[in-house]
This record gives sequence, C-alpha cells and structure tokens, in this order.
Amino acid sequence: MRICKVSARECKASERECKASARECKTSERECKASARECKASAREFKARLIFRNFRKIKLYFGLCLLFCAIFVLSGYFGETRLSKDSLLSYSNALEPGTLQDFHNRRHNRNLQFLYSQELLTGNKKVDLKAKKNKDIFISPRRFTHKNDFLNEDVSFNENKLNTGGNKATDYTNLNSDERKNRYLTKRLPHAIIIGVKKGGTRALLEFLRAHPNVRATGPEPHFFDKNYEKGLEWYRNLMPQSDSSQLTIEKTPGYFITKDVPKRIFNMSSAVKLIIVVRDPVTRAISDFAQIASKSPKVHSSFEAMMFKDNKTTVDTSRTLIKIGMYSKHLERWLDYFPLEQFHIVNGENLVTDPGTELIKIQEFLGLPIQITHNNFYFNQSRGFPCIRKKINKRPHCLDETKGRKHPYINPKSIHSLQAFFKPYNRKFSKMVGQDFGWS
Ligand SMILES: Nc1ncnc2c1ncn2[C@@H]1O[C@H](COP(=O)(O)OS(=O)(=O)O)[C@@H](OP(=O)(O)O)[C@H]1O
Repeated sequence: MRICKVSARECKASERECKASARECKTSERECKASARECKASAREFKARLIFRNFRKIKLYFGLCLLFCAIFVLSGYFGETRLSKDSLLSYSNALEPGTLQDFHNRRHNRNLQFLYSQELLTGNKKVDLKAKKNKDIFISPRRFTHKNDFLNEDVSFNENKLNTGGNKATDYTNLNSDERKNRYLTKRLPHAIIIGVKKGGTRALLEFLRAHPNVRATGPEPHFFDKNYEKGLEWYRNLMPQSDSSQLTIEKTPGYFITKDVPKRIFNMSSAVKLIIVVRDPVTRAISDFAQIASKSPKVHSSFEAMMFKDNKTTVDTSRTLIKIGMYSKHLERWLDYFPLEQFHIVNGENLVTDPGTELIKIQEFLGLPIQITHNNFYFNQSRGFPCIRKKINKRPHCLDETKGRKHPYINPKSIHSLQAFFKPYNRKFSKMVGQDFGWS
C-alpha cells in the first residue's frame, strides 16, 4: 500500500514535470515563431533596401540614356542631314572617273565626307546614311581598307551602272521645271571623248550630240591629255559644263588620236570612258587639213605636193603630220593596248554628211542614251552642202560656221592617186580591225 502511495506521488511528480516541460515547449515554440517573424521582417527590410539601392542605379542609367538620346537627336538636327536615296544618287559627281592620286587627295580632304555606294545600293529599305552639313560628299564605290584595294576600275564606276544596272542613262527629259531646278548640278569628268580624227567631222558630231537633253558638251577643245596634262584633272574638270546625274559629259579633241601618251593618260583617268572616232577618207582628210592651213597662210596654197611628197615627186612624205594622221590603223593599235574594241565607236565621217540621222541613232545606242535625235532633227542646207541640226522639230536649224565645209583647192589627180595608193594598206587594215567597210578608194 505504501509502495502504491509512493509510486502515485512519483506519478504526480512526473506528471507535473511533464506539464512543466510542455509549458516550456510552448514558450520555446512561441519564441521560435517570434524569431521567425523577426527574420521575415528583417528580410523584408533588406529587400526594400536593395530595391531602393537598385532604383537609384536605374535612375542613373535612365538619366544617362536620356542624355545620349538628347545628344543624338540634337546632333541629327543641327550637325547632320538625312539624305534620301534620290538625293544621294544625285551626288554622283564622286562616282566619276578619277585617278588614284585624285582619290587620295579627296580621302585626306577634311571637307569631304565619304559615303560608299555599296551602302547606297543596300540602302534600299531606307537610306540611313547621313551627310554632315557644310561638307561635300564623295561617294566612293566601295569601302577600302587598304590603299591597294583601290583600283582605277572603281573610280570609273559610274552612276549609270548604279541606277539601272546597265550603262543606260536615266531619261529625265520629262522632268517638270521644279524637278529640273532641284537637280544637283556639278562639273563632271567626261564619260565619252571624241578623240579624232582631225577634219573628220568631229565638230559636227559634237554639235549634233549637244542637241540631246542627256548630253552636256564642252565648247572649245580642251587639249588636256595632249597639251595641258600637267595642269591636272581638277583643271580639266573645271572646263566641263555643269551637268546633272542623268547627263553624259562629252568633249572632243581630235589631237588625242595621234598623240602617243594619250591612251595611257585617259586610261589612268578612267578605264571605262567611251571613245569615239570620226573617220573620213584619209586623202580627203589630208586635203581638208591642207585647206585649213592654206586658209590661215595663203602662201602655202601652191605647195600641196611639196607638203605631201618628198622632193616634190610621188614618194609620200611619212614624216608629215598631214600624212601621219591618216594612218588610222597604226594609231588604233596603240589605243587597243589600253582599251578593248567594244569601248570604241567609229563614226563614218562621209555618212555623217549624207545621212546624219542614221549615224546619230547608232551613236546614241553606243552611249546608252534614249534615242532622241533622229532623221527628223536634220535639215539639209543646199547652199552650204551640209546638214544642219534642229534641237526641236519646230525650232530653227543650227548650221556650223564657215570654217567647216571649206572649199577644197584643186589637187592634181596624179597626186591624189599616189596618196590613195599609199593609204590603201592602212585603210584595209583599219577596216578589218573595226569590222566596217568605209568604201574609200
Ligand atoms: N554638218 C556639217 N557641217 C559642216 N561640216 C561638216 C558637217 N558634217 C561634217 N562636216 C565636215 O567636218 C569637217 C571638219 O571636221 P572637224 O570638225 O573634225 O575639223 S577639226 O578637226 O575640228 O578642225 C569639214 O571638213 P571640210 O569640208 O574639209 O571643211 C566638213 O566636211
């Protein structure tokens, strides 16, 4: 019984202990919860602090972004101008022929801004090229990383290729007056040159071509590649008329055909330039040349034979320029060292007088021009014995002055025969080279 009481007391005591430890457990649970709450609170505080710190950074970045945007917009507004594709294309001056030196001079000119036609071509979507205000623009055919990348071909790449993918000029003849005013006019190096021959009808051809709205031609002969080469390309360019990007610039200097260094010099300017030669029977050409000399110095008139033949006999004097010019095949051979035959167009000088319309259609095709000058543009002046040109069908015809179509002096038929015999092999060779029969005796 006593044992029972003791164990009952023990039981109660352990029950009390149990209760006490349960109480302890509850308090520690509460403590745990409290500390967990504290933990959460401090985590929240930490997050808040972090966000605040980041927000300050974001503000800084945002501010910087705004600043850059402002600078970008302002520079676009005040320092640069966006170019439309059309206006870029009209800056075609830079796509003109030029020498390597020319290219480097331009490259180092701070007032020139380089744009690249490659970018121009890919700028189909919308041209995003910008040009700095107050700067001239030089459009280079492509981006060069090294000066050796630069070839003469590149500078002679011309805008017509860019525009149409071929060598056809764009026909701007239907532009209204406002559109014409907005054209970008500048002086361009020639796209085509009438290189000879003297007394072949070169002036007539240039005047006829001038009537074409897509052609701009020089007045006097520039004689750049034969007599003024040391004056430089810029001097030459300055002699050229103003033109827009739809127009071809053409000059004529018949002296080029017979001058030794000229093919190379022209090639250095542009390997793509088109070359035109007006040829005429070399005997009549020589007489025409002589008639010109005689008209300037009447004393010479009596000595045609003295000028053409050695010792006044029948042996042709090949040291005479009057003779040399007529040896067409010899000169053409030198030109073919630099330019392929396809780059030449040979005009039949006799046909230019009798059928100018047909010759003009052929040459417009060669130059890639829309056919604008036809038989209807010519009027044959009976008293002068030569055709004259009408720019527009209802306009007055324009004839060449009296220095063209001079009366030729009487020449002994024996002399003419000797000259014909001399030129025959050269004529034959020339005909073969160019694949044309001129019907010269
Ligand atoms: N439409 C027309 N009007 C006048 N003259 C014409 C024409 N078409 C061709 N010709 C012939 O051109 C010859 C003169 O050639 P060039 O102009 O080449 O001479 S030059 O080299 O510039 O001095 C010139 O030679 P000559 O007749 O001997 O004077 C003309 O025969």
